[in-house]
Amino acid sequence: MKKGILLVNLGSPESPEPKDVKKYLGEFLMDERVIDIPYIARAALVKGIILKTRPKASAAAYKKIWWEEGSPLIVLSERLQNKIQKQVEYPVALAMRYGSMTIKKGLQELVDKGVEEVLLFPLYPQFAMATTETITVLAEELRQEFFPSLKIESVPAFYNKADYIEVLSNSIKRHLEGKKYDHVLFSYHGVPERHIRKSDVTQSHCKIDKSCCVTPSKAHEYCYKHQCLEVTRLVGERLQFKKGAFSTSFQSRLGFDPWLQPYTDRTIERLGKNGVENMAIITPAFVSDCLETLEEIAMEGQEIFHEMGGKDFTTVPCLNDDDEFVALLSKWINTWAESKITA
Ligand SMILES: C=CC1=C(C)c2cc3[nH]c(cc4nc(cc5[nH]c(cc1n2)c(C)c5CCC(=O)O)C(CCC(=O)O)=C4C)c(C)c3C=C
Ligand SMILES: [Fe+2]
Ligand SMILES: [Fe+2]
Repeated sequence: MKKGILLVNLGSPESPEPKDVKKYLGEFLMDERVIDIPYIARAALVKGIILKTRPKASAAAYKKIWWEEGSPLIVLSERLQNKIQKQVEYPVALAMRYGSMTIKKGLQELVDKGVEEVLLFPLYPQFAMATTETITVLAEELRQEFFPSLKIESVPAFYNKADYIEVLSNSIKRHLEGKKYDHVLFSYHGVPERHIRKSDVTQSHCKIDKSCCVTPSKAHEYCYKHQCLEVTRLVGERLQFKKGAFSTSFQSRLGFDPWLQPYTDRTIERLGKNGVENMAIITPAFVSDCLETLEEIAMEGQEIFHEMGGKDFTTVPCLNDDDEFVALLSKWINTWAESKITA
């Protein structure tokens, strides 16, 4: 069977203009796995409230980070795809969950090349209902409707794979060399606490308290919070960060429901207030730099830190198209393809 790979990232608006941002946010936030409330309430909230004000503010933020070639998230994902393609003999396509580079087009591109078996690769190290799950569910729906004879297999969350932690740690080490920092903050995209409970396969483990995520459980295969805390722990251990000199926080909350805590903005504020002079920040929930890293962290986060009297604020780039990361993903892809040949 001819094999192919479909890398999938989140997506970005077509341009940083309010009308394109509105279209993108409309599609994104109407996803029932992103804003997980009944359709009528979701439509009232998204179309009646959020889309009336947010597109203008978000467009202004996108304008600050937009590149000549387009959205950083898309450009960086394309660079990753192109580099992987050089190390893999199977066709590697790229799609976005939202926007014009659809998963349907990505699957079609592979099918047009004769592909019969696809490795679906969500570009997220940790599982979340709003990221990995929405991709795999949509891909299966598309397969059933449009590509019934296609075989699709998905790459699960890879947050604790030893070779991923090694590559991530090496990149962090390289970027921190020669930098001043008294504290390293691992900031992950947040999700509403409700999402964690919904993804709990045991229906009883996740209490979003201080202990559940460090108490072994089957639930952790799908617990975003556990998976984020594990990345921090494993990288901290590997880089021998001192206890108390590194921590985890969650960014980008939206709305009034409780999201995973502590919140990144308040953590940066507290670190500054408590006398941390120099800090570094790492964003391991994102494979590619994007609005949330380049604007919310590198610009807004830095401003908060400086307002609190902080000095050096070092942001470590995402893995993007880092050579070791490219080699790692290519190795995983080749291993998958070879296992199919010998199976
Ligand atoms: C209920 C709302 C949201 C959930 C849940 C959510 C989860 C989630 N998102 C990412 C990754 C990214 N999110 C990005 C932007 C973004 N996210 C939300 C809302 C939720 N995300 C909004 C409204 C936006 C748009 C920007 C804004 O208006 O603030 C991006 C950046 C995209 C880009 O074009 O650069 C990424 C990447 C993860 C990993 C995640 C759950 C774990
Ligand atoms: Fe998001
Ligand atoms: Fe947990």
